[in-house]
Amino acid sequence: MTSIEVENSLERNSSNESVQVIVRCRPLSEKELEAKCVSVVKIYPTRGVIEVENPKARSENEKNKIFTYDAVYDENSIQQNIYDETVRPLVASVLEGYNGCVFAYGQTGTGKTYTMEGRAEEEMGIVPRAFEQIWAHIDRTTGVEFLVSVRYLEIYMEEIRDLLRIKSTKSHELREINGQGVIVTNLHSQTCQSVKDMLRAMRTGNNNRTTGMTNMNEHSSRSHAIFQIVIEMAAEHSKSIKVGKLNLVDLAGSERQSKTGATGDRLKEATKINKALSSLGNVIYALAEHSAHIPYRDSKLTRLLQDSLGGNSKTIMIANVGPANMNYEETIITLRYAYRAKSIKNNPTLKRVNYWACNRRLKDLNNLLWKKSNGVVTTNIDDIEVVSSDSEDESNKEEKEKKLELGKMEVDELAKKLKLLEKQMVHGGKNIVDSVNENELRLEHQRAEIAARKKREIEMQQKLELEEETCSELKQVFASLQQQVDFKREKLKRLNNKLQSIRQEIRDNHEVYIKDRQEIEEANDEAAMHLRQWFLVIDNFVPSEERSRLINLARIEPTERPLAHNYRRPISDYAIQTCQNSPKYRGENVLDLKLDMPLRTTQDYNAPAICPQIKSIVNDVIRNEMDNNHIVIKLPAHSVGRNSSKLEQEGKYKQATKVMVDMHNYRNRQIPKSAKPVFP
Ligand SMILES: Nc1ncnc2c1ncn2[C@@H]1O[C@H](COP(=O)(O)OP(=O)(O)OP(=O)(O)O)[C@@H](O)[C@H]1O
Repeated sequence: MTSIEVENSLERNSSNESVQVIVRCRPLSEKELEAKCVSVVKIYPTRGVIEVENPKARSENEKNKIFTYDAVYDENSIQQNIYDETVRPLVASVLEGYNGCVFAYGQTGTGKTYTMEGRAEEEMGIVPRAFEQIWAHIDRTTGVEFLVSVRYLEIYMEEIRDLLRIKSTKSHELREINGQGVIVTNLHSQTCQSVKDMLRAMRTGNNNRTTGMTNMNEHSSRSHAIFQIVIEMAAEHSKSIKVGKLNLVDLAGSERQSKTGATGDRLKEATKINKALSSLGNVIYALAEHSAHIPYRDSKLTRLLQDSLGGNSKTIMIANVGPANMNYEETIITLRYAYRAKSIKNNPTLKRVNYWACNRRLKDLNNLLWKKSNGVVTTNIDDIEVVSSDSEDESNKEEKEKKLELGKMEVDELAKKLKLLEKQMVHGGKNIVDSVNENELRLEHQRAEIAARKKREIEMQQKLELEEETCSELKQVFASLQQQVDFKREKLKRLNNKLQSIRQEIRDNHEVYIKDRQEIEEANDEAAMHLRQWFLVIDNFVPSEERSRLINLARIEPTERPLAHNYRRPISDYAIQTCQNSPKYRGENVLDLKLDMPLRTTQDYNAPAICPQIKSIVNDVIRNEMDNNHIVIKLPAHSVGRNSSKLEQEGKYKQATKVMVDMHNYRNRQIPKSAKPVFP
């Protein structure tokens, strides 16, 4: 019953589950205390909240950053609580046949190794506690056979090394196998029968793991380490076995060269570590964003964690942070990664394989061997086929004997393996009657209950906070809405008053308008009457050719002239003045209007007649148009001044005027402002 055989036929039972993210903050280190660093991290364990204060904040907005996770642990948290509250349920799932993964992520020196491996007995980390849980479960489970094996590998400088067979020269490649996910070739699998066996394997691996000293950590892990536990469980009366796989991952820490002071090999390691971690970050990002392409193939680390991130595993990410102000940026980066990982959804799968399928192959081979050794004719079973015939020649016989021999060897080997496996298999329920174990079990149950209750409390607290937030948001919205309503009501009132006054104004205006209209109509009627009178006068006294002009010039005199000595007295200024000098107009209201001569006559339009003298002037002007930006207008002796009267006498006044006008326009248009006309 090897794991390869086991995974040949899978029975799946899956559901969607988010990656669980917890944050752990270690205390200020001695070095940090010496450097007078202060803590900028505040942890609220009951709310699952971590608050980080930006030491370089310029505004209130930048000051505090708050993140919420499934659970948070401060510097006083103890290993036991972290394990019981977060990892214990996951290991319990692995013992039911699920895949599980716990990985520690964070800046160098923040306590990843401390969290995973721990220190002394009471400060044991997650890995040894998981061993204890597994074996405690095996010890009290009756009627089930367990086969527990471990593997331990590290990825150092992008190379996979078997930490349980460090001297092995075999190369380790990554291979994706259908139904098994990504596996590492030639990796030693060590079967364990107790906690001690597992601890031994862990210590062997730890001793072989690459560590180094940096400014940030005396024992800095220079590689990513994966401790894998495979538990195969076969119930007595069940025809299938369950397989649970647990990956416990201690990643190397992200680091800045300026802080670690890494040079030479340390620097090369750091470059590879950071590269792999950034690939991990990209995978987390892509999964969180539900990208179509997840870049698992960018590094060996991400390929090995493929099942744990977005795959068929239950996963816990432990983000380790330091509290010091000098590590503020690194802390925020870790928290952001962790926050993103929260939205990754996995599809944990319960694995069952047909138990009898494992043994049947062995039985078949045994049968085959028996039949062959007894010369019984058989048909095709696996790749060994014997056909009994009288005509077979010697060489054929030899070949078949060889095959038979090989088959025998294979069966022997498998039988040996089976015996070994049977030996390595542990029958559960060894210590079930032990009262100490019973107490332990009870204690474990209680711890699990407390952990579950705490988890529920955090969840409820977070829900409550969320609801409170929404409530206060609603309240705020409501308050602002109320304010808006009040404001608008006021505005409406004001507008209503305004509307009333405007309506009143409109009414008033309408009345005024009607009045005005009536007055205008009356005035209009009166004017029309006067006009008719004037038309009567014009028709009777004004010659028809002057009528239109006179009408324009005529002054309407609506008032009746008073009578004096039977004469009408003049009332216009002109008549009054004129009457004083010329008695013949006295009493008459007649205007002495001089006719204005029109500027043009129709003759001008037809053929503008310009007298020859004027023409020559114009020609002169055009000819002497430009002279160094001056227009020189040379007027001949018979210039306009002298000739205009002459032209006038000749009845050419209008033409002369026109020419002068043209010249004037010409000057206005063409001569620059600075230019001066030069007259001879
Ligand atoms: N919660 C804690 N309580 C007390 N000491 C701690 C805690 N976490 C870490 N430490 C101490 O801090 C030091 C660094 O821890 P650790 O080696 O686990 O860091 P790391 O994250 O694994 O570092 P690297 O990535 O460099 O391997 C160790 O001396 C460890 O004992």
